[in-house]
Amino acid sequence: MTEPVLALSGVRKAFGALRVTDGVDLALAPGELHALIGPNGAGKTTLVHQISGMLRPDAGSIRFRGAEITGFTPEKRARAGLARTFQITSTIASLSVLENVALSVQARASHPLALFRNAAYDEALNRPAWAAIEAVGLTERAHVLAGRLSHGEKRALEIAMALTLEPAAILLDEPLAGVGREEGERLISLLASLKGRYAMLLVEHDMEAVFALADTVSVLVYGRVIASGDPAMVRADPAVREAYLGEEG
Ligand SMILES: Nc1ncnc2c1ncn2[C@@H]1O[C@H](COP(=O)(O)OP(=O)(O)OP(=O)(O)O)[C@@H](O)[C@H]1O
Repeated sequence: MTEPVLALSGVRKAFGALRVTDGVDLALAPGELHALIGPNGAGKTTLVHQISGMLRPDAGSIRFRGAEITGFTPEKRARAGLARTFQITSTIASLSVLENVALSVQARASHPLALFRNAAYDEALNRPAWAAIEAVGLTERAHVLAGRLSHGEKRALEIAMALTLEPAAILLDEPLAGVGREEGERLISLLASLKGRYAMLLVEHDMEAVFALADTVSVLVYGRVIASGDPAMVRADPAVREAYLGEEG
């Protein structure tokens, strides 16, 4: 079996007496889109915070590209190629799409770009910025101020900023929340186009999107993974239907 890019083992976190993640094992294969679903309060956000480094687990291990990262800061995880959209990346409303993405290329560059001459400097920032913008379908909107983008376009911009990390894995925390149907469909196509190239862990309430996109679905209920597997298998699992999908009608 291929070595997972991200592997969680026995991850636990409690707030007081409340065990919010109760021994979670999870493996994200290279290029896989793995959806994490579960009812409200199941512990999804808390788990994502532990993966991104915003919260320290009480116990368990998180390995990324074969190395233990449980004690790493979010910045160190990001530099290692573990990108997280929506919380870590923040767009600057008064800058254009291109400027926002170029800034994130600059922030993440490991070599001292500032020492380059101007033209080379711009070129070194702009080339990867344009590539990321094109990958998310915002080429035509590159000179529009981020503050003027629609919700869906803003999400696409945040994904472009994550791509500048050249990530091995991307954590996507509810990318469709607050986005209308038409734009949601565009975002789903965008995520589908990134599948295979990037491993993605997707936390999402939109079941239609989850079942359209995911290679693997894991279901978290009261901090435990009650089922994990291909979407059809998970959808048919009686425990999942009872705990989660039944809620959706
Ligand atoms: N910092 C905290 N202190 C105390 N309790 C917390 C804290 N963060 C989360 N919780 C509790 O942990 C439980 C899980 O919350 P979490 O936000 O991880 O769930 P979720 O699955 O992401 O929910 P949703 O789908 O509604 O976003 C909830 O009962 C929540 O109230």
